[in-house]
Amino acid sequence: MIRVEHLSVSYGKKQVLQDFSLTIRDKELVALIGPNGSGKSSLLKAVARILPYEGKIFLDEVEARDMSRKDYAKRLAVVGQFNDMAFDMTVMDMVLMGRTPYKGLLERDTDKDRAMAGEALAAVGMESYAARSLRALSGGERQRAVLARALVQETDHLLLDEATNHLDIYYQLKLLSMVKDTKLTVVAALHDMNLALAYGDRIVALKEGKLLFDDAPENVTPAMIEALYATPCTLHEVDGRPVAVFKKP
Ligand SMILES: Nc1ncnc2c1ncn2[C@@H]1O[C@H](COP(=O)(O)OP(=O)(O)OP(=O)(O)O)[C@@H](O)[C@H]1O
Repeated sequence: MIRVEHLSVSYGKKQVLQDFSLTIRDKELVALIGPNGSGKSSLLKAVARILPYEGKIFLDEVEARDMSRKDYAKRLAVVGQFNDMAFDMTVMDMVLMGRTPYKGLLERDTDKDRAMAGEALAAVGMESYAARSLRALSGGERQRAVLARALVQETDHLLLDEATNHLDIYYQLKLLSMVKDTKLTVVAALHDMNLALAYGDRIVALKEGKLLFDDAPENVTPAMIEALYATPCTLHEVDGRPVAVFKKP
């Protein structure tokens, strides 16, 4: 469970998230949506403890600030939007970095770590890429490798910050289906309204740093979507679930 209480995030004097509260229940996948600049990444970065924040963040009943960084990394993994690496390494070595929270200083990777990394790479369809240089991957391949790193971190919470952005349709669906099957507690920032409607147990909409709505996909109406994106849309039931069709400007 992730609970965010009265969270505010600022860059200098500019407040981009204001007094935001939200509870994500165990094993729930929350689709976080909102226009560009609405604060989705800032919220996820605060929960990941990458950005300073005011307010409180709890994992289960423990406040984030009361957990060491290492213990936090055993509980919560992040797949970010930009995955440029400061220096080059092989795909296997990058995935193995997901085991870091479980290791002491200078402790080496074990056969078990390597087997886990191999399994995670297989799960994202990248088993044959283990020895490849990260710099030689496409954006989508790198994104999948980063997901494999998050999987070997063996956390019970996962944050996805537009993690499907570089992926083709096959892997967008595969990644979200796989994440859903893991039964982790997930917050996924998504730009694709239809992926949000298809995979979210709940849709949480941010606008200008504030909550606009928080509802089950079946309760989301065209008026709610239009209020969020200032773009008229219609909703249609396809295969028993809602699908949004946007009107061209
Ligand atoms: N490092 C930064 N310094 C100053 N302002 C920032 C910084 N990062 C983000 N912002 C501002 O904070 C606001 C929220 O940005 P954020 O990245 O959280 O939005 P987002 O909803 O994730 O957007 P997008 O959909 O475009 O990725 C925006 O107005 C943005 O310009």
